[in-house]
Amino acid sequence: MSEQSEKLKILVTHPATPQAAIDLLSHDYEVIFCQSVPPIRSEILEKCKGVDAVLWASHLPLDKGILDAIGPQLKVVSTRFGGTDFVDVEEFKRRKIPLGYTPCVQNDAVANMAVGLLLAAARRFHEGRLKIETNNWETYTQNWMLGQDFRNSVVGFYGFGGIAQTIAKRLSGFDIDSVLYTTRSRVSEEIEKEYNAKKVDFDTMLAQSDFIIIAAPLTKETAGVFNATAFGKMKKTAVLVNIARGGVVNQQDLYEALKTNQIFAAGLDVMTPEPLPPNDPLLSLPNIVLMPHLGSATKRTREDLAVLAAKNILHGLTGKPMPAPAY
Ligand SMILES: O=C(O)C(=O)CO
Repeated sequence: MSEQSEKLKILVTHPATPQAAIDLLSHDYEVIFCQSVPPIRSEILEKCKGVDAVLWASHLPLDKGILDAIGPQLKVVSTRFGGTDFVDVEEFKRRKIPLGYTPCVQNDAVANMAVGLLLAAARRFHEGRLKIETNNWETYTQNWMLGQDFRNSVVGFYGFGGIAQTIAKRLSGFDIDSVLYTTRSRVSEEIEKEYNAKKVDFDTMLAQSDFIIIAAPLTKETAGVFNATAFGKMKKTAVLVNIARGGVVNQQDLYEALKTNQIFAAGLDVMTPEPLPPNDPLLSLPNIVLMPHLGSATKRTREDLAVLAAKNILHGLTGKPMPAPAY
């Protein structure tokens, strides 16, 4: 048998995976790629047969069907994402297949996106541009297009993990008053002290926050919790930002809340579905800022994500504990 055919095979499901990660993987292994952009399940199902490891680089479902197609020789899979909502983690556990993911690496980039969206929505960036485009520039009216103040405001977080804390760190420079957060379990006293943060129930966070940032994973418990009832409990001046997953928000209800000025504005980096169709009603609203899921889209972050995923795979292939196991 030639040396080449003895090498274990790693499938990388996106052709544009950063070279630094491919260099790590190809040192001792044979790396094969899917070529379709966007990635398509049928190509993955075809190419994954018989591979020993997979670097999963899309939000396509990573499920039983894929694991069946790969075969019993599979030793490890790593995604290059912080969220695992598209992965059947229970099936990995059942089959005892090591699964890696890439938390923390994207905290800075996603936090920066959140702050950008918060400012843009609170200070009406999108609406302002529309005013210029439609020749409705009325600065002379003094009270025209007033936005929301950050100074002395209360910022509410739904989820208070690494990304939320990185956002809170940035917002401390905006002279905010305090942070409220809603999570299943309380963070440490040190962290609470660092961000002047207090754990409160969901309704209190909704009612008392001037700005609300969704930074929780999408699970059965979090799906659709930002619905008409929740919007009804928020301040009319409130600004909502979502950098987590679109499914945490009931989008039809959000549309109504923004259309009727029940809340002031929103900024979304994630939505349902993705891609959002260009005729979606949300796009007709002046008081929403929309980004096409670019939270982690900086050169360095994408490279760091791929390198961590590659390290997960290398550890998995040699039977060592992964730097970032998903379970
Ligand atoms: O890492 C993830 O899960 C992302 O969606 C980044 O935006």
